[in-house]
Amino acid sequence: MAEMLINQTMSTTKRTHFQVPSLPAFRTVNYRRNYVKILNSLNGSVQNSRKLRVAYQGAPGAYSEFAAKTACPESVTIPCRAVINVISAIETGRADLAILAVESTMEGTAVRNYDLLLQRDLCIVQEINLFVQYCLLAMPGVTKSELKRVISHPMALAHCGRSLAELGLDHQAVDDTAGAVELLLSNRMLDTAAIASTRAAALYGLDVLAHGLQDESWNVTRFLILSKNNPKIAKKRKVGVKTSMVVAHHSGTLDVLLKVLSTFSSRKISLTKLEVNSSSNNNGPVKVLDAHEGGSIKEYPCVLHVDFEGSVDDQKVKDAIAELSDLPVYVRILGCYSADPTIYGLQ
Ligand SMILES: O=C(O)C(=O)Cc1ccccc1
Repeated sequence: MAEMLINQTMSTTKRTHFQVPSLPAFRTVNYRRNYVKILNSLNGSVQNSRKLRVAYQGAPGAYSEFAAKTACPESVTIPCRAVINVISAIETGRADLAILAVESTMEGTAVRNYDLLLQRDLCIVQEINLFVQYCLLAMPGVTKSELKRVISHPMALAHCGRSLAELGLDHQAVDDTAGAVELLLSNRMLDTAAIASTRAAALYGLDVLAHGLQDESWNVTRFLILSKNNPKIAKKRKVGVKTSMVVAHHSGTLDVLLKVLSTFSSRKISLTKLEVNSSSNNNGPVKVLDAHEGGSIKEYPCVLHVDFEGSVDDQKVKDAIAELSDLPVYVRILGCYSADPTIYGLQ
């Protein structure tokens, strides 16, 4: 099914007329089931409103909003200006869930978003992968030759570096792709284009001047859906479950790395992500909230991000975590959730 969805999306790349993608029911069946589970598990906090509120970064029409709507098909989405506002929406109870883009095939991990996840008492309840294609949008009637600059989310600009160089346009980062479109419209900017989706173009009534702007045709972004509570949704399932954890330590990264590999491989637990995040990468110690010690923030020179197949309720996973805990490391489980093998397309 995943392959079919991708092929469908890839084969439409060169077409000049696009349909705004809706959310076909068959793609959201599993999400609907998960949505109900999340809803039930958060029952206390959801109370009267039976729809979950999902905070995302960006204006309506942002890729994150599409990801939120796909993963939580009956939810109400709450636009937030910056990622920090997304986090505070969930912490203050203005939202039940938050969605964050955490990595892309073209750029790797969005370290700052991951760092925020480590610093807060939040739990991953779902992942969703979105096949992202970018378009060049401009005010109605504007032609490419009239353009001087392009504005968009920093990740979108990074993903389209070669196309932008070919177009010979300056570029400027703004908060999000749909926000860029809003900016064009509200200021009637006739010399500026935005990089965003066809969905944003349709929503705001802009022209699409080019499709498939990303430098690589294979461009998938992974989003995580976060909750303030730990809803124990996926733990009991035996298949299709993934766990994310962080292993923070003060020294001996290589030893910790080897230990993680041997601990998991000896139990035939497949890793889906293994990444070192060290102070030398981001100019400072990595801050991790220590849930054991009254929620204090501790600083570590290095953390390992480890995602693996399986649930924290599996005996072999419990054994692996116990074995790792013998090391002088701090292990925190970030979430145990349904893995998403499907890649959803959005142009
Ligand atoms: O700016 C947006 O639309 C977002 O949702 C953030 C983003 C940007 C580029 C790819 C995926 C998500």
